[in-house]
Amino acid sequence: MLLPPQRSGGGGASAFRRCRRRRPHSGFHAMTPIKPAADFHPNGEDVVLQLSGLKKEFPGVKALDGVDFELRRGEVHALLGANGAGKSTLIKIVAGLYQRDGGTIRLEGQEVSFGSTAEAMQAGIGIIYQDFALVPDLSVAENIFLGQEMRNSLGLVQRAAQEKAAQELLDMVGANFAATALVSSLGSGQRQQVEIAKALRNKVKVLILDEPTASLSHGEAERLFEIIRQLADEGVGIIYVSHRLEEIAPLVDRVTALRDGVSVGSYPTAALDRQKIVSLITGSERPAGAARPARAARPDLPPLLSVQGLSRAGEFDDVSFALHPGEILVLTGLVGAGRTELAETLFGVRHADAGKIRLGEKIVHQKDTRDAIRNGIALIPEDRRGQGVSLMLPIDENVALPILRRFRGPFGLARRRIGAHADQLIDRLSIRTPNARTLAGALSGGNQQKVVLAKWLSTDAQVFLFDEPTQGVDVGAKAEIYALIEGLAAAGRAILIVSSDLEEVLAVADRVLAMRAGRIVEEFENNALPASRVVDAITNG
Ligand SMILES: Nc1ncnc2c1ncn2[C@@H]1O[C@H](COP(=O)(O)OP(=O)(O)OP(=O)(O)O)[C@@H](O)[C@H]1O
Repeated sequence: MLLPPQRSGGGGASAFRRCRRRRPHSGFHAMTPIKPAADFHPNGEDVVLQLSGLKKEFPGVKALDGVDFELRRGEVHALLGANGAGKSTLIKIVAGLYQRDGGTIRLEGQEVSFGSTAEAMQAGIGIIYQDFALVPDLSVAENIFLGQEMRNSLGLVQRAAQEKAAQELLDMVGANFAATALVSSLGSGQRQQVEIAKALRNKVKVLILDEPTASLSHGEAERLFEIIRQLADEGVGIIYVSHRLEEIAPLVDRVTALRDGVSVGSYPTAALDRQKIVSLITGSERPAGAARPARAARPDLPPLLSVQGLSRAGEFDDVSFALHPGEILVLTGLVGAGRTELAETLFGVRHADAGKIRLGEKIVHQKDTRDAIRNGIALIPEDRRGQGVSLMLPIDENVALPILRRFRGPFGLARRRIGAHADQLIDRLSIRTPNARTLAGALSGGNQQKVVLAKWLSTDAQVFLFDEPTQGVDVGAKAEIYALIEGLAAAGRAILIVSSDLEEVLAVADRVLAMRAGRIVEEFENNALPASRVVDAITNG
């Protein structure tokens, strides 16, 4: 049992648990027609959270335009939608971070209005964002009780009691680290467990997870799913936001899709197949990673990029490979395998201790990223907010940054041409924005990511390094991004993609390098490569 007895109490929850149907699906239910969840009639017992006519407007954007949404006790409910559909806005309103402009929120039948995240938390709403809100230099226990410290009558923090209580919470989520550990010493999966433990500290009725597997390894994601299922069995209602459609069938009971700030319906997962889910999200039956075009790889031509014996202490060791014109090479592996570090070394962010990097025939020693850009390399980074996009600049300036020279004229920068260039990219990548002058910081996460892609696509780079290019991107945009990458390959560019998304690896790679603990452990040609072989290569010692 995950929740302490007093937390799971209440006739409603246990009564529900007795009659709860366990999710039977282990794969997508093919060919089942879409139909709304007609078997469900809210009686107030089952429904833990009910949103009616929820509205929220930002300057120039109706982020939510009258959304109805209902979460039952003990269900895992996926909230799906294209980038910019309004998912984050909805969950931020429920969590008290944003105030709604209209509509009502009922928690266990009572109308509520949260003036702050603290109020929402007190009422039993837990939320776990993608970017964890933990203080690295504090211990796990201090983080769990941050702002709600246990104090004695003199007002002093009771460290020992806090650590004991924190340890109990950690045990509930099956954590394998101590409450006294510093958060800075933990990996992504462990930090997420701290966040969940923190949510459990209060009597959580609704737990919201925003793209929780984005930075988790395969094993960590499996462990998270177990925790989610156990919490649901305890009666907690779970709202699960994800762009990873393969997670839906094994985990989720019901699905609600948002499109342009309105709900397009709620359905039991068993009534949906993948195609239907895609059509709910995008409005058309457009599969992700459409049929691969004719292969563009030219292994007969000399490589554009080759590395030999590249090593950097503690990160990667003796890495060698060659990348040919028109080739899409995917570097896959678990989080921590050294892939991002390797890509950053190729881009001059870090420096190798040993080994050689060749661009064409020439051995290069890149002092910094400016050197790399001059040498014709582009890196589309994993950490977009930190490295990829300037949130305080508008879209048009962001996408013009790497090629500003092209827009310099006798009278300074040609603003109109910068705008036209941005409009073209906004159109090509379907970036959802009021216009090209909108600040990148006002876009949804997925749309910010498209801005980063747009920025680098217009450069003259010959070698493109993509680090998790479709993380946080919706299924429709994924297909567009794959088409763009394939277009670059068809134009003779060489592409190296770092990806943990197995579906993506199999959809786009010509060749796959599996990396484990800093070393390339296997190389595959991707013609009908079974997924299980890749998983074996990256996980087995
Ligand atoms: N703080 C803000 N200021 C201005 N506009 C915003 C703000 N937050 C969101 N928006 C806009 O509201 C709309 C909905 O955004 P939201 O972040 O809710 O989408 P989302 O479905 O979570 O997308 P993603 O999958 O890309 O994260 C978008 O058009 C976005 O640009």
